[in-house]
Amino acid sequence: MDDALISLDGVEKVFDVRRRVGLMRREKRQVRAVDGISFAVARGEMVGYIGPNGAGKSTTIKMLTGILTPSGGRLRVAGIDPARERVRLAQRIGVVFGQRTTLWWDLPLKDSYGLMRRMYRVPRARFEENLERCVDRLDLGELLDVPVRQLSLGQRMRGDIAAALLHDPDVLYLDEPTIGLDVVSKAKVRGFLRQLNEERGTTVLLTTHDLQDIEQLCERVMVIDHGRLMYDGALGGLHAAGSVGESERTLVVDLERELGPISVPGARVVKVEGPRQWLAFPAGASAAPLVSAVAAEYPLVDLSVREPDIEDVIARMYAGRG
Ligand SMILES: Nc1ncnc2c1ncn2[C@@H]1O[C@H](COP(=O)(O)OP(=O)(O)OP(=O)(O)O)[C@@H](O)[C@H]1O
Repeated sequence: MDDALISLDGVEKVFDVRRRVGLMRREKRQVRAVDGISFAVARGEMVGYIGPNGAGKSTTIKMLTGILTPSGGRLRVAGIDPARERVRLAQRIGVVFGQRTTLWWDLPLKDSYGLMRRMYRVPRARFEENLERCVDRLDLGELLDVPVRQLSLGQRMRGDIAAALLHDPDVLYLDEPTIGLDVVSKAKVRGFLRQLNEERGTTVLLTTHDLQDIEQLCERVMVIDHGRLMYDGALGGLHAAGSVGESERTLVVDLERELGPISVPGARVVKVEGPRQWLAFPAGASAAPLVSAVAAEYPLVDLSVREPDIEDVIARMYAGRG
């Protein structure tokens, strides 16, 4: 835990909310947005932090930046208690919120960067070097003189990511960095983040509803729901039967002709479309005996095995524990 760049130990955040009930009465209620979360992220890791709406992701990130003070537990980022030393922490972290910009709306991109250099007191040589790298890798050259309000969403997002990195942070928090972007912009942003992590060892905590972000960038994923950590481990492990109930794979079989649902021990037909049939079987089981059984009994033309879709797996996980 001690060499971790980010560490949380039993962290809680409780909000008091007042709700008007009828004309005069107000009811006080507590929302446990984060309900005793512990995890550690080592330097250089790139971790996905996912969960359904209202799970507590943003509240966690806000505590990690020092915007919110935890109601309980212990939290450290680069050895700093964020709520107590928010300004000192700001030198060590970069934050990108996909839905908001930290750039000045009316200023050309490069003027925003100049202001940030002064805010973060970045030495000029280091600033120039970081800016040059970001401009080159994020294709910002032609955009530096354009006011932020005239940028497309994808351009603005690239501008925001560069802004978060000009002071060389150890940790980058990304909240929905690819939201609303087209396929090309998403690929650019993901490619850049991968390179940043590989070359500079920047630690990244990524919150997203786009599971492709996670699949393409993170080896480790944490799943949060109702303020609690439900899963922390390898992305591949989410598929494992133990963690998600009855996760299944699918054998897709093309027959020579249309038949009624075929009968194969250890699998069940879940869909029939003309000569093609879909057979579900437990993710932990081998497909080989099923393939032999189908080939022995039926006029087989072709077949393939489909892994459970990560989105299905996670949807099932949310549903199972909700
Ligand atoms: N300032 C606040 N006051 C009261 N309740 C809050 C406050 N901020 C968040 N909450 C509540 O805490 C819970 C967690 O919210 P949070 O924004 O952390 O979720 P999230 O996982 O980021 O969701 P989303 O994916 O929708 O952004 C929700 O029930 C939310 O309504």
